[in-house]
Amino acid sequence: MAGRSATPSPLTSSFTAPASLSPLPPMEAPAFVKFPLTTRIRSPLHDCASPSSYPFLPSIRNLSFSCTSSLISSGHSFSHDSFSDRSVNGLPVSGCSSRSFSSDTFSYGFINRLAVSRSRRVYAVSDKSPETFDNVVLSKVKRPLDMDPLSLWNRYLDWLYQHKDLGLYVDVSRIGFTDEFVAQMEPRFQKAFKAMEDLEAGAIANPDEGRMVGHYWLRAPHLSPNQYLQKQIVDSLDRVRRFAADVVNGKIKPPPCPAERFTQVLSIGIGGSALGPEFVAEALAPDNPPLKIRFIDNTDPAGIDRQIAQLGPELSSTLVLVISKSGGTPETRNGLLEVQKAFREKGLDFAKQGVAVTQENSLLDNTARMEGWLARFPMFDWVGGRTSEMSAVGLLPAALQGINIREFLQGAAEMDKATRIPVMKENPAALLALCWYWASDGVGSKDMVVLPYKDSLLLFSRYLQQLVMESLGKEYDLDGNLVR
Ligand SMILES: O=P(O)(O)OC[C@H]1O[C@](O)(CO)[C@@H](O)[C@@H]1O
Repeated sequence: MAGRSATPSPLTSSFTAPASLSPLPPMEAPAFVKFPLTTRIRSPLHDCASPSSYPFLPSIRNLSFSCTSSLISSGHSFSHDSFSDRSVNGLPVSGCSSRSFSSDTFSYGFINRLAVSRSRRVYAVSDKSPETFDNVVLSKVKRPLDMDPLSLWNRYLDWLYQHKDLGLYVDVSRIGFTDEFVAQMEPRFQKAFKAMEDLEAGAIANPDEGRMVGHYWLRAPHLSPNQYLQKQIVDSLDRVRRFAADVVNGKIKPPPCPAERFTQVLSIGIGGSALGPEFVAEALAPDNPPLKIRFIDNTDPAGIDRQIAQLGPELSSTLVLVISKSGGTPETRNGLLEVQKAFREKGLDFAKQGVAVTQENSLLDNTARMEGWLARFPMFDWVGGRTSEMSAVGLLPAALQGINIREFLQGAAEMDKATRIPVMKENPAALLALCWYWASDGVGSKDMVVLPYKDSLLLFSRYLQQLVMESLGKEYDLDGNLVR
């Protein structure tokens, strides 16, 4: 150590720490120190282990590099040993795992970031302006995937996920995450698994609104945290089944009309109150459903008129579902008003054909009750709109189209079981999260593209987009920190 620190490093000579770096922010935090791209270093391991290189870093516990593969050129190779027993400013340096560097070769290269890890959070400090990042993965050296056929085959065998009952295969072998990255992510996944367990046990997951999040109880009511919720779910499901069966069998009829039974469903709702039912109709409805479904999911007057015009005389045998969790969404209300107007113009009584799916006592619920609509079904406050597909929101339209909702719920429950397994390799959701995190550097640096090659899954991408967008597109994290 002493010998090395005595040698002036190229890094020290070309980089002067800005005043803003001294001292580091007073928090348990790793730091990224961005070096100018022109900073040339001979040996990153050598240099980082030299306290004289980093006089501005007062106390370092772990230290690791983050550099892009394009910055690495081949030449020397560095082993774990030559690095792990170093210390900086008297503190051990251990943030770089052996495989990150032992298999890589470094020679002359340009390194633009040095990550100094002191805890989960990462502070990026540049010589220009200090920035802060959360969840940036440390010591992630992105190198090209080894394309040797045998290595690829072994990686495929090693990582292939299959669930025969669900007919699900997940092949992540072409995503280039490294073993170090997986190891690094493991504690985070364990934390996430635990958080999910708490969530499913009824923890308040939405501190802003003091709400539980329990859409998985819809397909496994026995898991709901109390008997009251369990009964709510079972009763609602029962009512959906009976109502749909009565409509399909003609026991519940439209007001006198030529068809003598309901032939069409018109669903009015947007976002989470539309995309699930639309996706499921496209993916699972039989070729000739007992009732055909169409959607008004936008406030575009031309689109609304088109749906009404296409119904033509069948408006008299159309069951209108108005779906809105809040019961006050303007787009949905606009659609409703237009449809009610069309009913009036044809001398039809909307109330006899209208069904509301909404939270109890919402504006929509009260309107439907006061006007005596045909039926009302509940939306629970602990089910988010975007995940409401297995509530009356999705089940009612599905059942009206002749989709077997019992099997539908069973399939979802089975998938829930698979995604509860607290082992990354055995959990398809965790595997996909791992890949996504790796590919987008943990900060969404890339866009996700979903290519459904099956026609019936066309709307999967839209559904998923809303799910991701409304789940992750938050301004603050759960600790109230601004999310960048
Ligand atoms: O079901 P509601 O309350 O009418 O809201 C419709 C949709 O609007 C949003 O609030 C925003 O798009 C979604 O979250 C929700 O699913």
